Amino acid sequence: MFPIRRNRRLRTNEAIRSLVRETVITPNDFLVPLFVVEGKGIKDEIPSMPNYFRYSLDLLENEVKELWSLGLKSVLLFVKVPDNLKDNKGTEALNPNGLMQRAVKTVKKACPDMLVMTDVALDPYSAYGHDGIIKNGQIINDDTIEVLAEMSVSHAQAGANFVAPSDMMDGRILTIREALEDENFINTGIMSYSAKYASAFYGPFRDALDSAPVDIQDIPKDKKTYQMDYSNRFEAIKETEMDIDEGADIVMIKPGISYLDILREIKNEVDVPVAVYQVSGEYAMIKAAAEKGWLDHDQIMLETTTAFKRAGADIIASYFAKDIVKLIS
Ligand SMILES: NCC(=O)CCC(=O)O
Ligand SMILES: [Mg+2]
Repeated sequence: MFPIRRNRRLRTNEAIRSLVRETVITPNDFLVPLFVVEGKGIKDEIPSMPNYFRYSLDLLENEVKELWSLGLKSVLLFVKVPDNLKDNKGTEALNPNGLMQRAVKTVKKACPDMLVMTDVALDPYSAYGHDGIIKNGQIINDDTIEVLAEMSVSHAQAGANFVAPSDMMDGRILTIREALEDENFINTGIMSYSAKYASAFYGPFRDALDSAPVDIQDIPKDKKTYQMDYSNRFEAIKETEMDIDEGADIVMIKPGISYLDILREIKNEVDVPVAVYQVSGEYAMIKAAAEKGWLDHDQIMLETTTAFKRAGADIIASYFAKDIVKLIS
């Protein structure tokens, strides 16, 4: 075929490259994770996540208004729960006036059209830093999902548009869906973390929320009995298909950059939107290398997030969302 077909013709200059570009990221692709704390006037930088902050509710208001003005229309809320409110049953998670419930209302008041998703899992509320109730050193699946269902209803009552169960207990999507239907929250969606791997990339996040598993005898030191083994691929498809059958509206793969194969495979298999989470460790890695001057921060940010979309992500949860949108618009 050469020289009739010279592939480099389509790369000659930026005009032709942009004309034939297959994947373009836009503000519509992003879901912005936000960390919320008690208090007033708090904008607290997370040490292992440079330029990412925990906000008290008063400052959360300004932050979501800014996101909205940048064209970012969806947020995913996480709360840092004071230690004295943590126990083994997620009691505080069900408090109608809890931090999450107030955070949802705060966002909705500041930006009524902002799509609000809430993290549903016990770890921020757990005295042991686990996503489930513990008995005799075991994470008890079926008791845990009952609490997750009540928590989901509580978030829906506060005004959440979507609940996002991130725990990886079996059967929680069906239990949550049924609870929402019973309470007539028929339009409250579920974004399921359907293929969430037991990953070392979550380290900085656990600093942000102080939610790492505690080091106490008889308490599991890691989350490997519920989050997935990173060696597995077929299991991710099984988990995701089951969550869709149970009622998930959106499915999620997590982490992102080390799991692009899983993302593409799931995108090819399923007929619901697929999200990916570029997690805290991915963010921290890029920030650290950029601080040292070893990587170009903005270029890496664009390359990684474009890779997620190219691999099949319809939605990208990323701590870079605001920076990217500023860069591309
Ligand atoms: N449910 C959220 C996480 O487990 C961690 C996210 C992150 O590391 O950014
Ligand atoms: Mg599952």
